Amino acid sequence: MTDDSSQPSHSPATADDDATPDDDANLDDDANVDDDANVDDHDGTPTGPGAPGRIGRPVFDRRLINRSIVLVGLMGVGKSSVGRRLAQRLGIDFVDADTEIEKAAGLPIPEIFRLYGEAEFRRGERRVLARLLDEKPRIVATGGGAFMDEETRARIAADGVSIWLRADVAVIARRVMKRRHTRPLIAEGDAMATLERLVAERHPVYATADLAIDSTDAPHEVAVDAIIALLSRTWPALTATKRPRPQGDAARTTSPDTDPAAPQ
Ligand SMILES: Nc1ncnc2c1ncn2[C@@H]1O[C@H](COP(=O)(O)OP(=O)(O)OP(=O)(O)O)[C@@H](O)[C@H]1O
Ligand SMILES: O=C(O)C1=C[C@@H](O)[C@@H](O)[C@H](O)C1
Ligand SMILES: [Mg+2]
Repeated sequence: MTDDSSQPSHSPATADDDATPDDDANLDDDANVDDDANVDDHDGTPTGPGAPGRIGRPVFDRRLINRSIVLVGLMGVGKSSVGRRLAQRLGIDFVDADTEIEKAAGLPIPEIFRLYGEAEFRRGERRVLARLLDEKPRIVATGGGAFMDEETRARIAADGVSIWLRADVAVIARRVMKRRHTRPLIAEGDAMATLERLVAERHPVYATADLAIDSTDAPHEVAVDAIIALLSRTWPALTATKRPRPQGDAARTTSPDTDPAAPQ
């Protein structure tokens, strides 16, 4: 994995903002609200060849993007919110796998978990990711657990470029506690303990992504800049080799994913 960001410290934090009122409901995009129109450092400057870069801002030629850029990492690291801004900066499409799963199931994620269980959610997630990777190159925000699935990882390796957004558990906790009810894995019980367990289980797997950047308390555009700079340095080498595609659910390109909970 190419990684020229500094390592964050994974210091534990107390979940004392569990009761934090959701005082920024109109500002953040945790619920997939597209607030880009209100982001003033976010003017959609083209990044194609010859396009003037804003001073100090990295650029990347979007015509090089022949495979999807797939954002992975724990819940709350910014896959959706940073991903949407990255797509706008590059002038390419964005898709959120969690949203696509909800559309396919006709249910919000907590309801899918409640009615069908996590295992069925994961089956649907695998099929939806396979479809999204098949469709066209773009920015893909995955759900936090998607990259933990071996077939999905192989499929992303074959057809995409993966980027781990890596955040300190304390940063994640501050971000996700406000809407923990939308994230079934931490909706009940000791959310901080769960997050720390997920860090321990998942970070070694996220670390196998092609690239990584740190997602800090800095504005979203800082993460976008870091990704664009990293892509511009690494893209030719990353995409030079064609990787094999997996067999199984994640390799299926024609099956409908209309119901993540449908029996196979
Ligand atoms: N770099 C950042 N700077 C400031 N706020 C951020 C940053 N990244 C994410 N956030 C905020 O944290 C919250 C969670 O981010 P987001 O929903 O993008 O995470 P996610 O990785 O998509 O999580 P999930 O896996 O649950 O879908 C949002 O309110 C978002 O605006
Ligand atoms: O970390 C996870 O496993 C999850 C993260 C979310 O994006 C959703 O995909 C769902 O809540 C599961
Ligand atoms: Mg998301």
